[in-house]
Amino acid sequence: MSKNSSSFQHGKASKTAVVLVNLGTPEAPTAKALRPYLKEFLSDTRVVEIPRLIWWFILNCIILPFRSKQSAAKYAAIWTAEGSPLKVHTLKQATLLRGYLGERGHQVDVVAAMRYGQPAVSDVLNQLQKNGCERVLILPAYPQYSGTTTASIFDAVSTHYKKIRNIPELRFIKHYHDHDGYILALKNSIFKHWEQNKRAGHLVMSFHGVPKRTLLLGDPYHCECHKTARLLAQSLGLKEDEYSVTFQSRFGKAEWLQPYTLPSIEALAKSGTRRVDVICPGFTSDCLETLEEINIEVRAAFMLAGGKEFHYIPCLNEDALWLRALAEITEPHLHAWPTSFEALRDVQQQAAASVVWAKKIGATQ
Ligand SMILES: C=CC1=C(C)c2cc3[nH]c(cc4nc(cc5[nH]c(cc1n2)c(C)c5CCC(=O)O)C(CCC(=O)O)=C4C)c(C)c3C=C
Ligand SMILES: [Fe+2]
Ligand SMILES: [Fe+2]
Repeated sequence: MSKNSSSFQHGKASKTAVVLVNLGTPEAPTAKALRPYLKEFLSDTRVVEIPRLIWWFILNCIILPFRSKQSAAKYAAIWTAEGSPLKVHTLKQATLLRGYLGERGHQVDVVAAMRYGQPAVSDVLNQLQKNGCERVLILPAYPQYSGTTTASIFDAVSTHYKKIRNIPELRFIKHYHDHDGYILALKNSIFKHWEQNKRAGHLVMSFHGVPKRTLLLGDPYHCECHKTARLLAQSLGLKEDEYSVTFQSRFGKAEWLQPYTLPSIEALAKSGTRRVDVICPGFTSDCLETLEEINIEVRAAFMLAGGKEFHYIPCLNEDALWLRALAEITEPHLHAWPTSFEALRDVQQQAAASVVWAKKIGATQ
């Protein structure tokens, strides 16, 4: 534990912050930048559960040298002037969420952090502490809970606070896969797409995959993806044969959740489906997995298999209904914390009183 980690000061009014944590992304679309990012990501025991010694060898001798180059080329295809789409969207969402919570009467700081890469969870939490933040609400950017993602954020947060003497009050949002506002924002984005492009024959809802073993060991991710899909299909009035739920981004040789997105979409084309619309409801920001894997690779496979029209429906990103939903998701977790104007005035008055009292009892800080 750090010997002098306390940021406590008499007379400093304590603050509340929401930390929107997303997966993370490399600093540049180059093999050099991919290597440390992939190393950090793929060394996480929540992500890869293979025994450490064997995995150390596979990761360092096979995966990092080859995948860093391959993935860099894919990132280069989606990189923007502002940077990696995932980071750009997540940072904007944090800024906007602060405004949406402000409109609902909450004076809270909202910052973005990344589980892997920058801005690192630990750096962000340190900075909040320096700013006098005494209450922290962690909001993972994943609607569906998975041990591989959500729990890994929890690990990063608890590892950080292991070194800290004076820890803040902490809260953690587990999931919001069935939240009405989230489903409504998805429904609205599909309706908008259909308004502009007419309605499609078949809607594919593609979620990031995880190893099938995690489902058998009790990870609720698979069920949460299916619940999101069912609620979304109900809200759109879709019949069972008008949509599919698939899983993408398989990594390695083991079986992952099925059906896989690419072969499913190829099969649709081969069986005569002329047009597919694809949405990725588990991704709240566009990223490599949506812009490259779906909108470039899967699109090409569909067309090659005889499909005629491939429509990718973007992630929620900075959509207004989505940000309203995020504020609604966050708000109940702020309950009983002093975030309103009146409550903050009380906190400031108490802080001022504590200075007077500290002088009386001879406290130094
Ligand atoms: C190795 C196993 C992986 C598991 C398990 C996994 C789960 C998982 N991932 C996301 C969301 C994202 N993953 C992204 C990229 C990405 N994912 C893996 C591997 C696993 N993911 C790798 C190696 C990569 C890096 C790129 C590559 O080399 O393929 C991204 C995109 C990041 C970006 O910068 O744009 C997201 C988002 C979820 C939701 C999930 C489990 C539910
Ligand atoms: Fe992933
Ligand atoms: Fe299930």
